Amino acid sequence: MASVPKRHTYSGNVVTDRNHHSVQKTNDILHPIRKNQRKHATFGPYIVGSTLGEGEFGKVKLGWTKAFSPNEVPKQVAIKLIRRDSIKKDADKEVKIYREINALKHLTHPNIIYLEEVLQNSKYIGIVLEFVSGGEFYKYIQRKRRLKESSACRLFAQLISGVDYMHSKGLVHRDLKLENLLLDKHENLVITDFGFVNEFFEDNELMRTSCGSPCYAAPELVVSTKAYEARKADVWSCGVILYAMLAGYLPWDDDHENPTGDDIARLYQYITQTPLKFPEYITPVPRDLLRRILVPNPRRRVSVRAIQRHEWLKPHHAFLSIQPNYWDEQLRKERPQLSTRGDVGRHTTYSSPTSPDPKSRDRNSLIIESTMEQSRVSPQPLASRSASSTNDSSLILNNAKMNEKELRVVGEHPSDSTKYVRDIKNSPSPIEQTTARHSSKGKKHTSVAGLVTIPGSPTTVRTRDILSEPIGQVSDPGRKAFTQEEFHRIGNYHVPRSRPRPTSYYPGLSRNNADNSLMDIPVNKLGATGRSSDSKNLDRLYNPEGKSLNAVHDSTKATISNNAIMLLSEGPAAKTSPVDYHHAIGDLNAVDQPTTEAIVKMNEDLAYKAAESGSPREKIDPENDSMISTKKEPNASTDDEGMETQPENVSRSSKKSDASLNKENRKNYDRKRFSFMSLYSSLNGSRSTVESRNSKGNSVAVSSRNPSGQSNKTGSKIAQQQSGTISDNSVLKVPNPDSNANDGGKRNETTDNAEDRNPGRSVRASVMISTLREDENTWSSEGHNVDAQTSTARKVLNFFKRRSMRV
Ligand SMILES: Nc1ncnc2c1ncn2[C@@H]1O[C@H](COP(=O)(O)OP(=O)(O)OP(=O)(O)O)[C@@H](O)[C@H]1O
Repeated sequence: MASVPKRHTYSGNVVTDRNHHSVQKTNDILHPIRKNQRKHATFGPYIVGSTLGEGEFGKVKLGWTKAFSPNEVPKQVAIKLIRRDSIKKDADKEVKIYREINALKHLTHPNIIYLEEVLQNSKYIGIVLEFVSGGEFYKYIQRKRRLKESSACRLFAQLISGVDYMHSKGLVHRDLKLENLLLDKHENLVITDFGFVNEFFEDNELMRTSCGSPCYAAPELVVSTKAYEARKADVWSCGVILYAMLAGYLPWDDDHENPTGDDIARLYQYITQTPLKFPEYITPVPRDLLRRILVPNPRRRVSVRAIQRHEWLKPHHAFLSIQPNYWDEQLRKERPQLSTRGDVGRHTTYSSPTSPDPKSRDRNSLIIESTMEQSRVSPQPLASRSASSTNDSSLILNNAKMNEKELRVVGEHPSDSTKYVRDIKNSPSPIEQTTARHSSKGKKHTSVAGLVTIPGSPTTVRTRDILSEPIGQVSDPGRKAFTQEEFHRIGNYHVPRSRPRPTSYYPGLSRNNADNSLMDIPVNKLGATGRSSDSKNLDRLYNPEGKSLNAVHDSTKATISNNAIMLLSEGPAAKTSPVDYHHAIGDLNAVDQPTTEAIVKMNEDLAYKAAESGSPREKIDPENDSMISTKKEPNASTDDEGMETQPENVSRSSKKSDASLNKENRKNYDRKRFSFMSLYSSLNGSRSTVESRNSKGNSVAVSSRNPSGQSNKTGSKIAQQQSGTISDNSVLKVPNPDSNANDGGKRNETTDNAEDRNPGRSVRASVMISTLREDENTWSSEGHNVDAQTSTARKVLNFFKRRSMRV
């Protein structure tokens, strides 16, 4: 019997069979190759996709490598695109960018964002980072309202491990906050945004530049003009983060006189005078840790090492006991070009050949010293350089007039290419040994899930690029080398990640369809072999001497070629009709919109209180961090006299106040500068009662603010005290955080009482966060325009996610 031919029906542009299964899009039938004709923007070797986020420097885009064979899995990256012309106008921005790049180059830790490489073309500098797919940490807390203790403990241990590692490298982050933490797909913490990173030196680790976001900045940064102990400032920020994890809101956000925290001096007065309060659901042991961290007096604040030994982190002691050297070992495996220079630490690798005097190192020594103006000349051609001259930065200048098209990377090295190919088979690391047994389907995985369990610890460590290629196919010498001559790798290294991290994403599954025109790029199946490294390419990019930092920097400035963002010229998507260039680059060109610039200017404006201090440095005694227990900290004695201060300066750019910005804009911005606080107050301003749940799950009616605006008795009392003293923001009596007014013991006593007096406050704040859950359109307030308020809250939140003000 003749089979009945399948009937196909047409509905819309989709052809379905009789079971209504989609068979093929009609567009594909009518235009079979159109799918491949999509225009895709590329940046160097990466196809550029949707926008992952936006920061001070511009957009961060999802990118992935082009597949060279059907079995290849594109590697995903996050590309921070910075317009070069925006850097020229803003020296501070430039400094931040180079700080970030230079710091990240030397940090390899599972909880610190991994720098893949840095590329530039004539228009953009692209900082290529590993793609972290789990989203932003603050959103994660919002979704959960607050974290369970065990979860907070694990994530805090990871944060501390990362911070300890960077401190061991002589680097301080100085801008640790929820917004600068991401989660990977296994919900491991990843520290990002190293724009404020700086070096400290053992012999003198004091710093002067105040930075960070107000809510997370240690009091000594704000209320003292003295130099501060940099690592202790990071510790404070970690404490605020831990508090937010456990409580679901930030500490000290209940000053009704300053509900949005607009008045930074007042905010810090409040912080230094008001005992730390806890919601009832935070148990005694983490409270004890928080009390040791959130101590305004930096001398009495615990150190990172002491935190690691705290009882609360006991379950993760094994993980925390891993020494930074261990992570360096990983670094040496993954970035052999650095290890050949010996210590991966800062001093040898960051110091510039142009400043041989070690005493000349300054706070900006992370920035590669160079004669920037000098270097703004045409770039050197690769072809003209011999191997021996690789490190001679002067050649860059000498060869400046050569053909730009011949430009390649700076700092390449002709030898040692094989060092880039990490032979897992021959040199398994402990982690790899631990996880090698998880191999499957002929491929050697160090861990199926990309996680490694630390023996004796519930902590799992995320692995980096550990998914290995099939043995025997580690590299593919026949593969076409990276030939995008127009792109220049900034930095004397290139770390091709031959083993892409197993990930849940591939382009066809992007969540961000709306912003991604590249969704239909043909890609290979997940689980297939990763892209092999190109040993020639590696060879070309390698500079083991590491002496060309100057040259690198010069090249950063100098290698300005004329090419713009390129369109995909190879691979399946190349079989296209002529591409619409503007369509392809449109999204990238939108990086610096006027709105963004206006906000940046407002940001600068807001630093109006800044004043550079010239007071002498204070010698701070080494702390005693040996004692860690859950006992209460004894009351501290006064270490310093109280002093009259202005907020320490904040940045020189504060003088760049733009008169063209109207007051209204500034006011709006002021109002919104604290992500949580502003949100909290904006919500509180419009609702009176919120139905919520307390920690036991009972539904409770929570008063957000009473009519007089007082959130609790303690806050009210202090506010009354303060109200008489604060008349002028510029000259304000702020208690020295070094004084004992707020020290541990006293704080402890008032803390719980205060909390008891106002048990609903913490719940209320946590409610605030919970109402922002993205998937919830409503919150149970009474008689309000719920949609409008939620959307305002979300807007504010998004705004602050992007633009947390820095002092
Ligand atoms: N490696 C990454 N993986 C995934 N998403 C990322 C990554 N890096 C950044 N993002 C996203 O892009 C956003 C902006 O990134 P980031 O904060 O690093 O930019 P920035 O310009 O340094 O911002 P900031 O204003 O904080 O200095 C982040 O909030 C995050 O959502």
